[in-house]
Amino acid sequence: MNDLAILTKAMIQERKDIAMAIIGGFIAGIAGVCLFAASGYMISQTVFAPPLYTLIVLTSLVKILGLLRAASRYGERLYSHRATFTILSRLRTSFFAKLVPLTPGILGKKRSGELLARIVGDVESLQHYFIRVAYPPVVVVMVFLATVLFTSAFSFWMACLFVLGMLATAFAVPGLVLLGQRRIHGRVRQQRAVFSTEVTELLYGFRDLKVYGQLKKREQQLQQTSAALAVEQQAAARHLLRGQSLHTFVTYLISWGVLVLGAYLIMHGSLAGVFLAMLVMASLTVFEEASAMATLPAYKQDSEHAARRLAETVHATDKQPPQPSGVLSVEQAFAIELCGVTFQYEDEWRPAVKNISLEFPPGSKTAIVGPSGSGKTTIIELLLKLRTTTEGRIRLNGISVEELDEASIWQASNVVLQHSHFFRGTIRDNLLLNEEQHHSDEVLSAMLDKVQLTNKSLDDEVYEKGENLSDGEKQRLALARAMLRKGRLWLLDEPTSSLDYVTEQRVFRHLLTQAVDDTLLLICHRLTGLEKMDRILVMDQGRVIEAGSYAELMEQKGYFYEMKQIELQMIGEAGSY
Ligand SMILES: Nc1ncnc2c1ncn2[C@@H]1O[C@H](COP(=O)(O)OP(=O)(O)OP(=O)(O)O)[C@@H](O)[C@H]1O
Repeated sequence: MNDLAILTKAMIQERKDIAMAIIGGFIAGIAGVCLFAASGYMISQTVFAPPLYTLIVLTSLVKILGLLRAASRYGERLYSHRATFTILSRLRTSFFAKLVPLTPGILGKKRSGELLARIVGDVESLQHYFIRVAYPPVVVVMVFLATVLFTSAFSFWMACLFVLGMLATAFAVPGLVLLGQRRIHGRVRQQRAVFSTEVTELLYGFRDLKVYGQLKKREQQLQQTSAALAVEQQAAARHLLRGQSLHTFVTYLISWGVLVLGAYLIMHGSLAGVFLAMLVMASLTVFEEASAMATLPAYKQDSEHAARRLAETVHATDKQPPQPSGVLSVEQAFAIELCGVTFQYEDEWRPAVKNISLEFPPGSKTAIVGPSGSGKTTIIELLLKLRTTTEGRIRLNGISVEELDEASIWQASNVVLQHSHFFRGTIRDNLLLNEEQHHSDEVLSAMLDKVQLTNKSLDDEVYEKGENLSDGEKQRLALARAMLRKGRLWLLDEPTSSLDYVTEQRVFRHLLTQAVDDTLLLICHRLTGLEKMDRILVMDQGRVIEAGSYAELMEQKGYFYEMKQIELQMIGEAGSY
């Protein structure tokens, strides 16, 4: 699909404003040419001492044309800018709509700074496409043709010279500028993306860089990138200026040509002398109108480059199948079934999850344990349809996840991921992320009590990314957020790993009471309290190597038993200090 298609579509939707802008631009252009031509004619006429009424008519005409030019230019600007900002807002919405379903995949591949540069910078630079690329040539050509028609009434050769001038200023000069532009070829944009990436990484990693003494080095690197960006920007600006200068030079050359040709035609008696100043003034004005064409190639290429990068970012959406319409009901607890599920991350040499077949009956409580990197989180992501199985099938309540609308799965689940995000605002704002469910302050406060967040009130401030919360507080807030939902599937990825044992047990008591009839999957590293689970799965290197109740696994004396012994030993050692 053409990268600019999305832009063209947005422009078609704004066709009324675009038509008004073109009409406004045309009237302003023509009024400008007539204004200066009339001034030229008036000056020439005064030499012949015309009757007073002729001068009055001409002066009034000049004044009216001046007013008309100003009013229509205002109209043109008004409509063109209105169209531009509406197009821009449509583009943003459409880009975000395409981006959101792809977010898990894109965030894994693109650095967040670069993504930010694309979302902000590239969408922003598309605003130039309409205002500087798409419609000015239409206005310029219309004004030129009208002027050529007008000039042809006085002299055929003069009209030919105007056509030649039009070809030179509207096509030849922009073409030359475009040739040079190709060399610059979006280097500014690329350099800006690098700069944006480095700034984001510096901000995100500020603390670690400081602790590891790398801050200075990173700052120097950032300064170098900034300098490189400035160099590219200067080169682009120089190129643009060269284009404008060349355009102005050609414009004056043509006006001199009009003067010389006019003088020649007057000498041969084929043009009345009184019209010469008028034609020269008309040529100066009409070519000034065409000055927008000088910068057109730069903006055109810039917009195309931005559109290509945006299309590339959301490219996968074109291949995405339509969202299935299957919906999960929250009336009953979920039955989960995994049949020969294998999942391999793109560009990874081995699968994260290998040929897993499991069944989780409705209302069951399952813990998944195992060494780091064994594939536990990947299972949760597959259940949430954040990732698609490479092989095998997952069914929720007997329906394959492929047939389910992913939003319905998310709605029916109470999820706590390893790293929850917190937004700048209050504790209340962060609890009420789900707009569909309303909770009174009493309910919210009671929930804070349940998750043992008694030191926080609903109005307490939360900084960006929850910077002012401890890890344990973040986990409890995330749990409270999940517990306020009405889903029947609980997917909890190490939700209490930063809590002390006593707080953890209290929180779990409330959690298990609330989830008593629901299906629950808990990923954890600590093995204490797992006696309450119906089943424990032990994973290693993407496979389930042991499964059974706590008592069964302890009896088996396998991997889980060994893990438990090590944990007991560590608790014992910690207790003896
Ligand atoms: N986005 C990703 N891209 C590529 N590989 C990934 C990605 N996320 C995880 N992996 C790999 O997949 C494997 C399983 O990861 P997963 O996060 O499921 O493990 P885990 O058992 O949950 O680990 P932990 O207990 O440390 O959270 C690991 O080898 C990991 O390196």
